[in-house]
Amino acid sequence: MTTALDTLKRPVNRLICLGVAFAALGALVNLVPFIGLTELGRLLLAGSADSKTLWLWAALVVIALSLGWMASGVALWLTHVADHRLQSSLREAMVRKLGRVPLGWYTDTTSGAVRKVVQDDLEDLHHLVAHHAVELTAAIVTPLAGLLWLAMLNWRLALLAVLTLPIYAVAYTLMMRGFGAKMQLLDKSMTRVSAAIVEFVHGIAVVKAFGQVGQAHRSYQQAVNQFSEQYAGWVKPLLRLEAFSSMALSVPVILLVSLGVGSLLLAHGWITPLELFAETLVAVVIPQSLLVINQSLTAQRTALAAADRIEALLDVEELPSPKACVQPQGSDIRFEQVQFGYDAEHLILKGVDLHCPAGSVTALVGASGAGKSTLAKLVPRFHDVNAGRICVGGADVREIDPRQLYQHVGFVLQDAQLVHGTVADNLRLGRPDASDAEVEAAARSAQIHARIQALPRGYQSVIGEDAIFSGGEAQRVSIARTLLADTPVLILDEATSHADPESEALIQDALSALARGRTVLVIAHRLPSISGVDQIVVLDQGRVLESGRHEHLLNANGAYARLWRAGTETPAVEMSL
Ligand SMILES: Nc1ncnc2c1ncn2[C@@H]1O[C@H](COP(=O)(O)OP(=O)(O)OP(=O)(O)O)[C@@H](O)[C@H]1O
Repeated sequence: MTTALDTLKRPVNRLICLGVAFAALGALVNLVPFIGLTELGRLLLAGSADSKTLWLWAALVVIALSLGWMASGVALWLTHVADHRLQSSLREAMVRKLGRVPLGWYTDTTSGAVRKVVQDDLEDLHHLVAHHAVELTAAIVTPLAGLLWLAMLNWRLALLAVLTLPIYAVAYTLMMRGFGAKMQLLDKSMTRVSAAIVEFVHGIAVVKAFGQVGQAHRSYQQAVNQFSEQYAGWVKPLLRLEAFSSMALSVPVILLVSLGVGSLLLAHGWITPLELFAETLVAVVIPQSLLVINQSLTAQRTALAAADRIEALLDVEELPSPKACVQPQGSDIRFEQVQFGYDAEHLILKGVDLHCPAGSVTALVGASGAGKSTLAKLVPRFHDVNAGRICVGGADVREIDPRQLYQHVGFVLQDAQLVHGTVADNLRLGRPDASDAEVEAAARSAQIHARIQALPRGYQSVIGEDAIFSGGEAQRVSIARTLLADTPVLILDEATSHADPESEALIQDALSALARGRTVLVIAHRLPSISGVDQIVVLDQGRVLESGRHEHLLNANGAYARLWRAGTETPAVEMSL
């Protein structure tokens, strides 16, 4: 069966195979010093060899050692080149993919998963590609070739070299019994501990305010105690076995067995002292090899899971690109019988018809969950409609080149996203060639210039380092960025619900500057702020219930009038869009 890993590794398989060949060669050459030392011993014991022959064998041992190291070095170099190529092609493929998936694919969960793939999974893959094959090959070839050599000298030697292995094998099998189920149990307990920590830290303010620190702390304590008990219950008997199996593979025990049992064989005349010397050389290599094999197989399991996640990311469906691109002519937005659902069974929008004339401001209002954000986000293709179509400047958004669509349609969402970099870089995202004066003018209009100037390095301050913005300030930076990008169509998710009154007033001023002269579709959460707009559209369960100007809708005494009466009970700051 072809695994995700096989598919990913295919382009660099030849390099890895070459690396494995060098690793096998290095492992075989590494055996030559054993043979050389044994031969030297034989010559010295016989006392017949001339010094030239002795020096030749000694030189062979040194040369073989050097060649062995070189071959292992070349093997690792080849697999590191393979890994480097694979990583860079995977990173490129990921960046390409991330640029082509629909914007709506990005959520907190997917962002976390992407971070894991890019940071951790690629690193796990590095071990597998750059080290696993080479180290595993050496760990298998060296002892096997050694045992073969011993068997050729005297079959009893090969048996003597692996005499302690059955003890290790039995202890290891006992240790691994029920390993999967026990790990699952421990994982669950660990998850409970993590959840208790998160719960405790998350709600610390409330917990403290209500004087319940002891209570919250107790649930964490219980989770930790349960984990400790389970862990101790599993590990205690395991430790005895672990000690037993490690002992069977420890060099002193191997030497003791080799020399003890070897002496008996010597006494019976079944082996010679020199053969016993050769056996000891090979026997002490075996534990290290087994350790490497064990570690390598564990790393392989981790890497296989990482490869699955990498492949899953590379398989995410992309936003279909248009075959022949259409240019938008103008900046009106038209929704025609738009239907959309996040999954096939549940339609969120059930046939929306709506026209936002060029240069006008349309506000979407309605109960929470009515589909306002969903409808607005379909314009910049966060998702594509299931049926119907959305046109900007007369062109179906699916037929506009995505780059041109983003030059035409800007958006400011509630959750202002600032990227790592300077404040100026953040402002220039939509227009990299904007001059300093233009950047500053946009920041002034968005009511954020003074705040940026107060930062230690002004516009050159770095987000998250010396530029820490509050939610409202980040929102104004994002408005300035959109102002600078100067798109004729704007989607605004009114984000003033969590801001304090002063910040809210500043955001409203910034939004008013942004809206001037553009076609704006604003998702309004607070009705008083949009009473002056050109068109108000009431959405209800994915359908347009009514639309018109504020006074007209109030007079109609329908859904909007009810929302207005309910909403105006809380004071608000007027927004003059
Ligand atoms: N990414 C998503 N995946 C699945 N369902 C979603 C997603 N985003 C929104 N929904 C669902 O779609 C429906 C409409 O949500 P939407 O956010 O468009 O409503 P809204 O009118 O903007 O609400 P609010 O005023 O609370 O923001 C809701 O039932 C919501 O749970």
